[in-house]
Amino acid sequence: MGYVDEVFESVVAKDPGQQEFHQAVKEVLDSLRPVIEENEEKYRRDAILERIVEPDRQLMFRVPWVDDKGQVQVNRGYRVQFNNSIGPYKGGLRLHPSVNLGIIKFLGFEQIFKNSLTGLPIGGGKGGSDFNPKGKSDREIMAFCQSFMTELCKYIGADTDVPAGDIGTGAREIGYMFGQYKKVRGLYEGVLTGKGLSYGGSLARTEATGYGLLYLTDEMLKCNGIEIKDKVVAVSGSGNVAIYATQKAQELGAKVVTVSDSAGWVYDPDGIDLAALKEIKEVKRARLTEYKNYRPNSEYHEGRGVWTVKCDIALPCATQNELLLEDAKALVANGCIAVAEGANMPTTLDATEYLQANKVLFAPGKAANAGGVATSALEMSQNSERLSWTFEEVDSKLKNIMVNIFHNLDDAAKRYNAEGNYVVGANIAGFEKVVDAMTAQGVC
Ligand SMILES: NC(=O)C1=CN([C@@H]2O[C@H](COP(=O)(O)OP(=O)(O)OC[C@H]3O[C@@H](n4cnc5c(N)ncnc54)[C@H](O)[C@@H]3O)[C@@H](O)[C@H]2O)C=CC1
Ligand SMILES: O=C(O)CCC(=O)C(=O)O
Repeated sequence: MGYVDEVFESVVAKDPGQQEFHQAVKEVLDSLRPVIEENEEKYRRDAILERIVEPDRQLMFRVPWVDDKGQVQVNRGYRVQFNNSIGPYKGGLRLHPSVNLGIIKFLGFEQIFKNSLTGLPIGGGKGGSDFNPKGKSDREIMAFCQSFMTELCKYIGADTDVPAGDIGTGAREIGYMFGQYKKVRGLYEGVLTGKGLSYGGSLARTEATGYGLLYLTDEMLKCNGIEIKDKVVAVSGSGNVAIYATQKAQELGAKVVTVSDSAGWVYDPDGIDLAALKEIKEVKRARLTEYKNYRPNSEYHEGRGVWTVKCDIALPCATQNELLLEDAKALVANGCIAVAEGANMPTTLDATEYLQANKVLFAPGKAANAGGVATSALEMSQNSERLSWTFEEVDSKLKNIMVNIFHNLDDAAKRYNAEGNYVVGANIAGFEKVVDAMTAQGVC
């Protein structure tokens, strides 16, 4: 058995219940085979793969808080500090009832390579809780966030580990967590990103993941001789990433015809009304069933189904494993030319293979959605120099970063005879920098 297979088997044997983590590790290790084969003796001696799949540390803690009825509730909090070879741990906090250690580990593992691809000095980490923010009052959200941070604040800091938002964690939650960090640690520092503009946040961080997704998609299409203008786009999700992906796609002249949430999905043949979407999701925090009140011509469907709509470009922006093999088949049958992942690992391994085998351009999340964390790193820079850059300054840096990411992964794929395979390119390009830093820093 080769080195890659040995390490993968040991990952599965050690933590048999962590399917999402296995999936993320498998995709990366399979892509790295040509690099590993070239350096096998050295990597084996230095146990590079064994070290890269094992987090530096995994924190799990109790989060007690009092609900509006006076009842004490208990959730579980997580922070996985995966790898800090190239910079302080960096990655979001997910608040969703599905959260468990395997999910946080898959997200933290992906983050190592994504953060490396940005070209900025940030290591990989991720955290969160099985707390469900849906239907909670503002006071309950604050109580949870304060309790969560009372424990987490012992392990993070502007130069050690800098969390941020993810599913269920937006500006409101980051604000409550920042306030608690400041109160308990007595430090006013850039310990979180995605902060409000009045207390150290960066302009364009809210838009960054969605905008970055479109900057990378546009570059990928251009390099393949395709214009994005007038293309029909299917988007899934209706949260932060989906909203700003829709906005930038529209600005680039494409027509977005779908959005979704965990209950159902909307098809709007005239193109999604962005103002209506923002009001429903950002202001009212309501369900997409409301969209029809704004756009009588649209359709609302319960359950899943976004990928059955005829489109040129598919942008999965909701959650992991939301684009399955049957969806990939429907997309190909409908003439889809490109899939770019706004979410983390939204496409299953068999669906990815099917899309690639059918010549659909495929941009993996660790490259395509890296604009969010890249802009978080720009927020860290602004915090360090105690300055704020303009929207245009941040947005233009973001665009450059996304264009560079695309060319780096395109070049890496070509170097290893996998031209056009952007999954292989992203994993190799992300890995190369991390392994170089790990090697230089010795066994640690
Ligand atoms: N916010 C950010 O800066 C970044 C987010 N991501 C990823 O993008 C994805 C979306 O994150 P955000 O937009 O920030 O979160 P959000 O909380 O703003 O929105 C999440 C969206 O996904 C939908 N969703 C969640 N679970 C679902 C499920 N089981 N089935 C169907 N729909 C579901 C929700 O209804 C919502 O529309 C996640 O995979 C996240 O990890 C990746 C990079 C950065
Ligand atoms: O901005 C950040 O640090 C977090 C981004 C994130 O969680 C992600 O890239 O998935």
